[in-house]
Amino acid sequence: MNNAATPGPLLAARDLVKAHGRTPALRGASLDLRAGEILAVTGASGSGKSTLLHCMAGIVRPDRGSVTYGGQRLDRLPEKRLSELRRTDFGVVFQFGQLIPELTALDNVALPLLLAGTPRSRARERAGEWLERFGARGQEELRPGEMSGGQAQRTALARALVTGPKVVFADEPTGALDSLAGEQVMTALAHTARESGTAVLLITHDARTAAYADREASLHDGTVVTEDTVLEVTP
Ligand SMILES: Nc1ncnc2c1ncn2[C@@H]1O[C@H](COP(=O)(O)OP(=O)(O)OP(=O)(O)O)[C@@H](O)[C@H]1O
Repeated sequence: MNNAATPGPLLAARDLVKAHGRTPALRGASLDLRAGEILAVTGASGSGKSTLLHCMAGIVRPDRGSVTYGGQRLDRLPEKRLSELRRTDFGVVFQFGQLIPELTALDNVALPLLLAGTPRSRARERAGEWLERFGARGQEELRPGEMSGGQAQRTALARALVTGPKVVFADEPTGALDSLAGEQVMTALAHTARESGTAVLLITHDARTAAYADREASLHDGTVVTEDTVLEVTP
């Protein structure tokens, strides 16, 4: 399928059209995500960024157009196959971590592994390792209500990456954080994604967050207007 010298995209959206009721959100958006890259998607509020992410992650089906992942048409997969693929290959993190409030940080991160059938002790051990990678050592027993915004997002990132996904979809992961916590979260995400070869589709309003990406695509009124801006890679 892919040629090593000129790899094709891992995930490709083509001519996506999507309306929410009568409100058009995407009007022919196309975007490629390559294996292992961090791609920032920017654009004004309401330009369709979240809708594009939801379509590419198989959370929402487009009205028209295609989403292809590793040669499979995601937009045509039956729901059961789609949710299985989301569980094995994709991780998601949103602006407000969306952790389970009753569970500790450790159990939140262990949960995707337990759902995938990993034995409990092994799942908890791996969850601890991933929290540590995100600089969240010592907060294993905290529940979301006891965490700072940055701690919650680091926990959410550990949960998104613990299963070894091929793609992480991050929708404004630093949107609710102050600039220092935002930088810490982005440094951890970029470092870990690069180390593990995980591709990241990163939605952001913030130029400093976008600067962690390898490429940037900009949306305007539901279409991608610029792509391939090569950004300086943050050390
Ligand atoms: N569930 C929904 N119901 C109705 N309209 C929606 C819904 N979700 C999004 N929209 C509308 O679709 C358009 C695109 O929204 P979307 O959230 O994809 O844009 P965005 O660029 O991510 O915006 P923001 O930066 O404000 O999150 C907007 O006009 C928005 O109001």
